[in-house]
Amino acid sequence: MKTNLSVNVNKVALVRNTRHLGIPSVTKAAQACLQAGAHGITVHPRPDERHIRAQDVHELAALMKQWPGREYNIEGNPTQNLMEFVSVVRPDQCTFVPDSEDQFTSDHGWNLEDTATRERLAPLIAAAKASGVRVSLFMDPLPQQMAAARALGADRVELYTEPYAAAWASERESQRTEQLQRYAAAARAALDVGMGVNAGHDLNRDNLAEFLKQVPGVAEVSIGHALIADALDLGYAQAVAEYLRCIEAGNQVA
Ligand SMILES: CC(=O)[C@@H](O)[C@H](O)COP(=O)(O)O
Ligand SMILES: NCC(=O)COP(=O)(O)O
Repeated sequence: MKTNLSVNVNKVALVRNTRHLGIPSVTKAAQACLQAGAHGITVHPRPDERHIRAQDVHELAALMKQWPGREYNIEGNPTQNLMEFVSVVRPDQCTFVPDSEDQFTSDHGWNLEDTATRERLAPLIAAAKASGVRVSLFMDPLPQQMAAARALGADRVELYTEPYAAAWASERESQRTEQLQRYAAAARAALDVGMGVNAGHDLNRDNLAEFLKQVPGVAEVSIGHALIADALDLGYAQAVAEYLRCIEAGNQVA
């Protein structure tokens, strides 16, 4: 499986919003990443517009039209502001994330064991798919919940990878191995019921290749915070090239 890189440009918008000068430009950042070979762009327009604003979402939609074959992924909570963007913009993919409006960052996936959650998500997934938009559910690595995600109509799951990233950073081999086994089991469970597998949150140049070596069938990684931080040092083109090299290393079949 070849893994695609979707660059999340939230943090470019975060810096831009600290002055009324319009720089750094979110669309220029996305253009540079696409020119460097990124397969897609991801945004998470949170309701408080702390970083990505509605205007960014539409300007990036116009940019993506100039890049046929590259994908636009919009993340958010479908019970908040996401569905308006899905129906108007019709991105290639939307990723449903169970964040509250004031949440510091995304830190958990959906709990599909909860009946009310399933009942709330089912029509929203159907509505997005009726608009021709692929639906990915942001999930913890829980193999036992993958069948429920598929039954709701999800096309993919995005595995929330912060626990893996934290284990990697601990440099404790046992923790790294334990987490990788969790994610591999969850990915296999998703693949077994016919869903695609995405992954994201706190992935970086250090932890990415091993994740892709150990976790089967990852179709897309969406990476923002660490890649944009690296781009401050390296520039967008070299940062994207570095992450593409990590993906290539991870996709090597042993
Ligand atoms: C869903 C997820 O893990 C990230 O895509 C999210 O967009 C991060 O949000 P912040 O950039 O606001 O931390
Ligand atoms: N879905 C994950 C994403 O888009 C970016 O997460 P991060 O790399 O900013 O942690």
